[in-house]
Amino acid sequence: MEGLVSPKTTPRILFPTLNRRPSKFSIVRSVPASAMDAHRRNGVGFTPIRAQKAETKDGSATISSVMEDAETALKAKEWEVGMLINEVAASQGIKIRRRPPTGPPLHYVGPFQFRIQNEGNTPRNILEEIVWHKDVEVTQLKQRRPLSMLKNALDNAPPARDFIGALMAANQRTGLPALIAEVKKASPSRGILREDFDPVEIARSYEKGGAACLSILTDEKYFKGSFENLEAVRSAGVKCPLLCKEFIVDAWQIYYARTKGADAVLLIAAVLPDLDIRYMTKICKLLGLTALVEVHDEREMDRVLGIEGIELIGINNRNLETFEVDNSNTKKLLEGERGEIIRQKNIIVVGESGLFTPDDIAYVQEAGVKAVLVGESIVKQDDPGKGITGLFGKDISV
Ligand SMILES: O=P(O)(O)OC[C@@H](O)[C@@H](O)c1c[nH]c2ccccc12
Repeated sequence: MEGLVSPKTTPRILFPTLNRRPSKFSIVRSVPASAMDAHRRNGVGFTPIRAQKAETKDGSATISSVMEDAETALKAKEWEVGMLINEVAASQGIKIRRRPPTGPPLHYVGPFQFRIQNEGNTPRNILEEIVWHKDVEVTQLKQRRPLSMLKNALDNAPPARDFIGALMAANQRTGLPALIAEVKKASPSRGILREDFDPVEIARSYEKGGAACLSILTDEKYFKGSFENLEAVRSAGVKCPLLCKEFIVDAWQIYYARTKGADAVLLIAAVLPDLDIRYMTKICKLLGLTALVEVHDEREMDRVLGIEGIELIGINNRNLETFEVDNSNTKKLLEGERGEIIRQKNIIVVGESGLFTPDDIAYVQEAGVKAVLVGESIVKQDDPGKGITGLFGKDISV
């Protein structure tokens, strides 16, 4: 299919083993610094390096060298899996590459220090850039707080609340789509939306204005959000269930979100292959979290409808690759057989992004959504809660 398969980018200087499968992958334990310097000086990025066993003078491997071997092997494996993810994703029509195609992120150590920059490692759009950055960020966070260390925090986290239940109750109470109101300071497409940004104050105002649930952006670099914001809103006693709005590329993030008080997380189908969505949805269930699975086009919708156990689907009117917003996207994806399957499966659909007026709300409601996710149009108002009344054309708090 045109444009769907990631192009085979060939690094200018090849490291032959780098593009092979794990069985053929040479594991390198140590390379003398002088050799590395020589490579840099000569401008050589990759060099075929054979596996070396760290040996003492009498020929036996030391314990620490064995451990380092294991660690390096693990890194190599992680990297290989990353490469495979790109291939699996492309086969499912996913255009977003999860990792730079010609090599692992810079934080990797060992043989990968020889990786050079080349044009294939330039993200093709903003979503890809965010995801690549997230991959590095999560690897670092995870190193500091491995899953085993999150266990206590998980046990002590406030219990997860019923996100879907809150949406259904609000929809039945008002006869309008339930509102997931987004606590959003900025976005790559719109820049800063609100200068005087107090997440707790905004959350309280949304709750007062009739929001059923809240969405808290936690990405720092691109959306100026944070997990502190999520935690602060949760511990301020806001009753609306909370969606952790994050770019999830690793299951670890789901556990982390739960430790910070999330009741739901976002899974983006444009980024995650089916297997990830299946696996992550199961983890969500295990933790009592709701997964909001976001789609943007027919292909993504069809993939997600083929996955068992999906209860909540978001249709994003904004294309995260181009930032184009088109509300008719919601309608298009709910027409015909797809709409039928969604009704049969009792899936709740959320209309996302670019909703500003009562007409916009009526339009997506007519298309079949039971909930909407709104940020910009309400977060910009002096009183965000009153902004909700403007958005719906009536007070939905009563
Ligand atoms: O501010 P808007 O146009 O009302 O959009 C809110 C929300 O839909 C949007 O922030 C969003 C939808 N999906 C995302 C995924 C990542 C980051 C952000 C988003």
